[in-house]
Amino acid sequence: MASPKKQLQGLVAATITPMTEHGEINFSVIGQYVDYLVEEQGVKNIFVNGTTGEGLSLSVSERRQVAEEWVTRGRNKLDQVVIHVGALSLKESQELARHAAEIGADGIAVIAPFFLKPWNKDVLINFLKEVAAAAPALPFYYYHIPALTGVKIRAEELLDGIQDKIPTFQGLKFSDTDLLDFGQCVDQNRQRQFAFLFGVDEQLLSALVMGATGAVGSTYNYLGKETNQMLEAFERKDFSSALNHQFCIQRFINFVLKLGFGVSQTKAIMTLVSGIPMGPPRPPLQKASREFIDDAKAKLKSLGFLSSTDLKDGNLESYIASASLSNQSV
Ligand SMILES: CC(=O)N[C@@H]([C@@H](O)[C@H](O)[C@H](O)CO)[C@@H](O)CC(=O)C(=O)O
Repeated sequence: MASPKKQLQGLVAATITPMTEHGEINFSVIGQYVDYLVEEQGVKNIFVNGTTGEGLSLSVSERRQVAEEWVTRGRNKLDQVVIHVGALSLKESQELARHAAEIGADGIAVIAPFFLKPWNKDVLINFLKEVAAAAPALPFYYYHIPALTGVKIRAEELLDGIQDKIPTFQGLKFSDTDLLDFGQCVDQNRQRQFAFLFGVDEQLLSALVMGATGAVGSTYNYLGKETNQMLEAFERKDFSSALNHQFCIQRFINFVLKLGFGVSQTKAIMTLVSGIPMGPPRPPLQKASREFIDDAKAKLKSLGFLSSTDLKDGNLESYIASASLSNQSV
């Protein structure tokens, strides 16, 4: 069985793929982005080419280059780099899995194929097994995100006996709000050393109670520090403080969700908070609107997530200048 250096735990930032205003990948800022996550947010694990990273909107060649850049820039700085290699084509997924192994990634993750869909657990496991076998030395994570894939097979069912089929199986990235399913994944696999990574940032505290060993999410790019404070409070059993942190994070997420929140908005918020230009999303997504950015900025400030001195308006102005202003969110 593949064994990672240590179990993947704590916060894992679902990285954004920075792009130029012309829609090409902006590799030049990835080194700076690594330093920002480690030094400013205290986040030392990353999940590359996932939902937030627009992995499914990139070509295979781009995905390979992005993965390589993160691994190279993260060397001796990050603890673990997990590459999402899911694709509709098994061949492409296997190619990406092999590539992740070649470049020295710490693990791979795969979503369920979402066009011609697996119709039951065995069919899904069979697909995952074929991908995992292309990187037999790499820990394998199943990325459960039914709202986006439309594949509703319960994770609890999938995990039942999975290591017999996929010996490298190392854990689950659970991006769903069904805490019964999540809790049962943990409960039924207590004797195994799986990583249970929760993916709904606004509900993380509840998942910690259920036994989550870590979390993968978009907001850890810019709310990593606050979320780490919640993890620390939970660890020292200061549940009242942990709850206060979760509620504060919820206030922000609740606010942006109501405005329309997705990858485009994440790119805008990260540009604002970090000062690193994330650029536009790739079509069909469109840039966040100026109105969204102004409202999000005011909210971040009022919640104490952003001081006036932190504001990186220079970058934001260039972000906005080229925006085809749209309220669309995905
Ligand atoms: C649907 C979605 O994008 N969910 C995010 C969350 O971090 C989400 O942005 C957050 O909980 C706010 O709702 C992550 O689960 C996605 C993720 O980890 C990824 O980019 O692969």
